[in-house]
Amino acid sequence: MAVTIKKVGVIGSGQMGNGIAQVAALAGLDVVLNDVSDEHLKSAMATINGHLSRQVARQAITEDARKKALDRITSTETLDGLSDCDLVIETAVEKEEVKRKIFHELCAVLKPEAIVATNSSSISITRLAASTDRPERFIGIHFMNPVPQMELVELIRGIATDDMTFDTAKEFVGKLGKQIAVSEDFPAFIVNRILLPMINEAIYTLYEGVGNVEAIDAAMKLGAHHPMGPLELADFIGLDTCLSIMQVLHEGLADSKYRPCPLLVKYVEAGWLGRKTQRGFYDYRGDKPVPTR
Ligand SMILES: CC(=O)CC(=O)SCCNC(=O)CCNC(=O)[C@H](O)C(C)(C)COP(=O)(O)OP(=O)(O)OC[C@H]1O[C@@H](n2cnc3c(N)ncnc32)[C@H](O)[C@@H]1OP(=O)(O)O
Ligand SMILES: NC(=O)C1=CN([C@@H]2O[C@H](COP(=O)(O)OP(=O)(O)OC[C@H]3O[C@@H](n4cnc5c(N)ncnc54)[C@H](OP(=O)(O)O)[C@@H]3O)[C@@H](O)[C@H]2O)C=CC1
Repeated sequence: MAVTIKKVGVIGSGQMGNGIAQVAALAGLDVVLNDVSDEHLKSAMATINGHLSRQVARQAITEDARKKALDRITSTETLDGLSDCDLVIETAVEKEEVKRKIFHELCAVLKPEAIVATNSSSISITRLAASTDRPERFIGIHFMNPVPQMELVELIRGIATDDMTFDTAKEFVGKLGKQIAVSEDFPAFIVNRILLPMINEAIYTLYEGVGNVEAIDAAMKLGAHHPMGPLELADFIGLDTCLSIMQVLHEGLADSKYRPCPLLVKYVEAGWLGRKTQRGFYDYRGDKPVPTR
């Protein structure tokens, strides 16, 4: 039987964390947002306010709803601040060791009946659950980017996840107005198992000189009706996240078809991570994006 979630903790206030905080607060839940620095938290609150204000401007929500949603979000730099949450969703970087450390520290302070979830794009839910004190109350709740716009959330059970946790997560996602797709716990789940090899192939297409950035993106936007070209989408997701997902697929499925493109590795090594660092397959520092190849 599902338990009703009233207070949600979100760890990591980057593009996914701030989006999840926004939709949860708009749905009437109390939200505690955590990150490693006050600067990150202030920036996340400004982003959320910006998105909510746009929604007010186009009359999707009222000014009162914007204010109430913002009032429902508090922020904290320590995991202690999440101790009384009913559900905590981890949305920090896509690095297993970072996530494991967070879960270890979180579980020491979190009330025992609380559910712990990860927004991981690719990492084994069963393995992450094993780093907690509550594998039966652990689940993958995988939102899509940009969270406020995308209808889908993948739900992934680990081997030990119990029915109460699954039902609670399903009810929570429904309350946010989103649809679920249930995925088995295999590397990168459903969406990224299909999407990321396509993006990686687009980067190989660039690497091998089949087309330049503009041609590849135009080809897929105009020729396959994708809303964004694959390289534009890679920049949007974050090239560090794309690389981490490909590494999980490559290692987890032991198939050379998932080998991350060396050009993707090079961009990440340069610190050109896409929109979040202002440079990736496009340079975003000017008035409009300029291809970097
Ligand atoms: C990596 C993973 O683990 C899984 C993933 O998420 S994979 C990525 C999945 N996402 C996609 O494939 C996204 C593909 N792109 C799209 O669907 C569209 O380009 C888009 C929805 C992002 C933008 O649509 P658009 O019509 O071109 O842009 P635009 O009209 O400017 O924006 C539409 C809405 O999206 C919002 N939006 C755009 N970018 C946003 C962002 N980064 N964050 C939040 N909201 C955003 C805008 O605010 C706007 O909302 P309002 O109508 O409320 O003002
Ligand atoms: N980007 C996407 O399209 C999607 C991403 N995801 C997944 O969501 C997660 C987050 O991705 P995304 O939001 O794009 O990443 P971002 O890099 O935008 O945000 C991650 C945030 O977490 C912070 N952080 C790092 N370590 C910690 C920690 N120990 N405690 C608290 N906060 C921490 C980061 O700070 P700092 O920058 O200082 O490291 C940053 O503010 C990843 O697991 C990713 O795979 C899921 C769906 C889609």
